[in-house]
Amino acid sequence: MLHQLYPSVPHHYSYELNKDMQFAAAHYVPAEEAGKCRNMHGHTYFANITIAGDTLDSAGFLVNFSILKRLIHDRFDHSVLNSDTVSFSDKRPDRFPTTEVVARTICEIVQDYLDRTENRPRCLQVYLRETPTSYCLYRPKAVISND
Ligand SMILES: Nc1nc2c(c(=O)[nH]1)N=C([C@H](O)[C@H](O)COP(=O)(O)OP(=O)(O)OP(=O)(O)O)CN2
Ligand SMILES: [Zn+2]
Repeated sequence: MLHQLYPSVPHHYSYELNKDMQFAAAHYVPAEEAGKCRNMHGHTYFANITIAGDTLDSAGFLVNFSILKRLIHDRFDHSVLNSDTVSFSDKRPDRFPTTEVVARTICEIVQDYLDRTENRPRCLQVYLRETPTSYCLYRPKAVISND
């Protein structure tokens, strides 16, 4: 069972859910500054995805936990991140598969799905641990609504 502590995100939504998952993936960071990380190597990534909203769907879910696993774990587990050219690129630093970019990409994939649901909850935070000593938190900018 996965139990990790991670910072919580302040918000005013009534419901918040969190999904933990792990995936094994290989990557390299194609930048001079990355040193040894320019070489292909692998991690068992740990991700925590935080989703919040005020409205549940017709199943009584904010979002089905199993869909989150399918969107992220099933896509990236046992993959080479650099080979996923839909999400990553070796040419643009903002799309190198660093911890920061992978965390943001997870958030974008999840939000893209949530935007097409009836209750449209929001992905507020992705916590992504790459090694026992390194992790990143990604929080998208709040969307200002006129509703
Ligand atoms: N800001 C970032 N810095 C680094 C990233 C990154 O994604 N964002 N990535 C790497 C490497 O890919 C590496 O996987 C992780 O590096 P690091 O934490 O330095 O790993 P170590 O095991 O060597 O660290 P210890 O301090 O010895 O535990 C590098 N930097
Ligand atoms: Zn790495």
